[in-house]
Order: sequence, then C-alpha cells, then structure tokens
Amino acid sequence: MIRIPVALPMDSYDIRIDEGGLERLGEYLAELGKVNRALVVSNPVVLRHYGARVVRSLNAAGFETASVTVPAGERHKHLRSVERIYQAALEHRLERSSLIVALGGGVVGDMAGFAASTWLRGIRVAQVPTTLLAMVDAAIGGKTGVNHPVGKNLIGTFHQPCLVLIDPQVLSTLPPREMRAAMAEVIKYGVIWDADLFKRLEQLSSLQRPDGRTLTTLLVRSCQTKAEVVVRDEREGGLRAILNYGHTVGHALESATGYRRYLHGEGVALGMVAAGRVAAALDLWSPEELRRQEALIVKARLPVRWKSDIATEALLLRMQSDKKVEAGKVRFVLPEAIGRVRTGVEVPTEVLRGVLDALRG
Ligand SMILES: NC(=O)c1ccc[n+]([C@@H]2O[C@H](COP(=O)([O-])OP(=O)(O)OC[C@H]3O[C@@H](n4cnc5c(N)ncnc54)[C@H](O)[C@@H]3O)[C@@H](O)[C@H]2O)c1
Ligand SMILES: O=C(O)C(=O)C[C@@H](O)[C@H](O)[C@H](O)COP(=O)(O)O
Ligand SMILES: [Zn+2]
Repeated sequence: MIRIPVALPMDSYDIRIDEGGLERLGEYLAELGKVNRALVVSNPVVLRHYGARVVRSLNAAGFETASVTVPAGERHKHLRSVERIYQAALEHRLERSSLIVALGGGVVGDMAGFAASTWLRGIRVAQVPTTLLAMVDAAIGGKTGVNHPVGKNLIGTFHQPCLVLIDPQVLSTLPPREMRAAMAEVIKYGVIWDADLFKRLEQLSSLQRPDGRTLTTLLVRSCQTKAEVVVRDEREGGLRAILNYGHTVGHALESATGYRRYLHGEGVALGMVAAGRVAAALDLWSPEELRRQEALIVKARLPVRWKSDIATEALLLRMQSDKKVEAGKVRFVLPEAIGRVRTGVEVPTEVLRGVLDALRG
C-alpha cells in the first residue's frame, strides 16, 4: 500500500493506493475514530459492480450502513440529485459522528462531498474514487459542488475528505472513453508542474490502458502534485489556480453543450489546446512546446477541435461565469514552459476569439 499524506494544518488526511483495498475500507475508516453510521453514495452502475464489497467491509468494521444512488452522468450533477442524498441521510438518521462514503467518479464525489459539507453543517466524507479521473484529481483537495445550467460547479464548498482510498482494481470495468478522458488531467499535471511526468508520457508507447507499473507511477505522480498544490493553497487564493489549466474553455464547452456532449476530461483536453494556442499567440510559450502538448493530446486519443455548431460568441459568454473572473475580466492560466504556468493572465478578446474560431470545425 502506498500512502500519500495531504498534510493540511486543520484537516490532514491520507491518500491510500491499495490493490484490492475496497475490502479494507471499513478497517481504514475504523482507524479514524468514532463513526456510528455510514451512508454509501454511488450511482447505479458503480453500486452494481462494487457496492456489495464496500458494504460488506463497512459492516464487518461495525458500521450501520445504508446506500443511496444518484443518476449517472454530468447532466445529473445538480441540486435535485443532492436532495436524494439528504433524503437518505434523513432516513438513515445520519448524525454528526456519521460518515458519507463517496463511491464513484467525480460526479458522485463532488455531490457526495457537497452533501457531507452541508448535512448538519458538515459531517465527514471518505472519497473512494472508481474512475481514473477521480483517482488522480477529483477525490483529492476538497472541492465539492454541482453545476448550474449557466456554468460548471457554480454552487459548491471546500470540504476535505477524511480519507481517499484508491483501489486500482476497479479500473478493470471502466469504459475506454473514460480512461482516455482521465489522461487529460494527467497531461495537465505534466504541463503545469511536472515536466518529468510529461516526458514519461511522451515516451510511453500508448496512453490507452497503462500496464500496472505505469498506472501506479501515473497515480502516484498525479496524487503527489495535487496534494502538494492543495497543501500550499487550500482555498485557491493563488497557486491552486494552476489546477484550473484548460478549464476556462473546457468548462465553457461542457456547459454550452448542456453537459451532454463532452466528458469533463475531453473538455479539459480541448481547453488545454485553446490555452496553449493563446499562450503561443501572446509569445508566452514556444511553438515547439505547443506542438508537443498537442501531440500528447492526440496520442491520448482526445479531441483537439470542436464542432462548428458551437458558436465562439456562446463560449465567450459562458466564460464570463468562470470562477477566475476578476473585475468582470476572465483570467487565464497559460503555459510558459512545460512544467510551469502563469496564472491571472488577461487575454485580449480578439486574440481569444481568433484561437476559438480556429478550433471550431
Ligand atoms: N472536485 C474536484 O477537484 C474535481 C476535479 C476534477 C474533476 N471534477 C469533476 O469530476 C467530474 C468528472 O468525473 P469523472 O470523469 O470521474 O466522471 P463520472 O463521475 O461521470 O464517471 C464516469 C462514468 O463512469 C462510470 N463508472 C465510474 N466508475 C466505474 C467503474 N469502475 N467501472 C465502470 N463504470 C464506472 C460512471 O457510472 C459514469 O457514468 C466532473 O463533474 C468534474 O467537474 C472535480
Ligand atoms: O482542484 C482544483 O482546484 C481544480 O481546479 C481541479 C480541476 O481539475 C477540477 O475540474 C475542478 O473541479 C475545477 O474547479 P472549479 O473551481 O473551476 O470549478
Ligand atoms: Zn478538472
């Protein structure tokens, strides 16, 4: 088992990467102190695959356990789904010493975390990610929330988990498109922080389904980067904004298409292509490194342009809801070198419009 500490002053916790670890979830949670009841929040697909294993482990550790599902898919990441969790919390009589277990991808994790942060003004949540994207990113760092029709994650809280348990075995059932989408966030870590990871990704013969050792390396390097950034800037006062690289345009694409067309990672891939081109247009980034980023995104079989039915003006409008807007101006995270980005960059609208138009169609 590999432990990566997220050493926050108030809410310190471990990320545990543990093959077959689902069986030991109850044991790990029992180490964290008094818990009476647990509510497993999942979706129907994930619960069918892994619910019984998790519930068995929680029961064996002495927790009274119930489960509830929210519908699968980004378009269901909204307040009505969270209400189902509150209803289950009520029926299962969750108290302040109770715990929510988020068993699923980032959609489940964000909503279960949000419900935990608001139920009784805050109870504990354990994140048990079952997608690669949630393992490398969403389960760590305490951002929770739901979408609004106008923009991604507009409603949310910061609420750190008490444990992140990664069991890589669950990836055996994850659809290939979801594996590919997750690779966008891994590539993101390479561009924003970890130039060595970026080079390793370039050297791999394929990014489709990494073998066991490679997968462990990608998990460890990604979790370490996320943990380090979160520990330095938990509430996104400054540095943490680097984790939003590719998300300004990515989120705009997701919301402009009703959260139905793109997986989150696909949006991020497209957003990184756009941000990279903006950086090159502003002479912040070399054309050669821009080319290397796009080559890696293509190698991961992720999209590098969007369909012409998405109007540039619609994207520009959506970007006004980005959380990095300051004084009405969108601020971009832009690469300066592989492994280093600059935050808070104001981009002239004509430059942005030119890049977005070129990527359309
Ligand atoms: N809080 C954060 O810091 C953070 C970071 C990154 C992304 N996110 C959010 O995460 C969400 C995306 O998460 P995601 O990519 O995990 O997508 P997801 O949660 O929608 O899961 C993808 C799909 O895979 C299925 N699935 C999950 N695990 C499976 C398994 N082991 N076997 C078979 N099927 C499985 C699910 O049913 C779902 O349909 C977005 O809403 C994004 O905004 C949050
Ligand atoms: O943890 C962070 O901070 C991130 O920005 C990670 C992103 O990958 C993630 O998609 C996050 O949910 C986006 O945050 P938001 O504040 O733009 O909603
Ligand atoms: Zn993301």
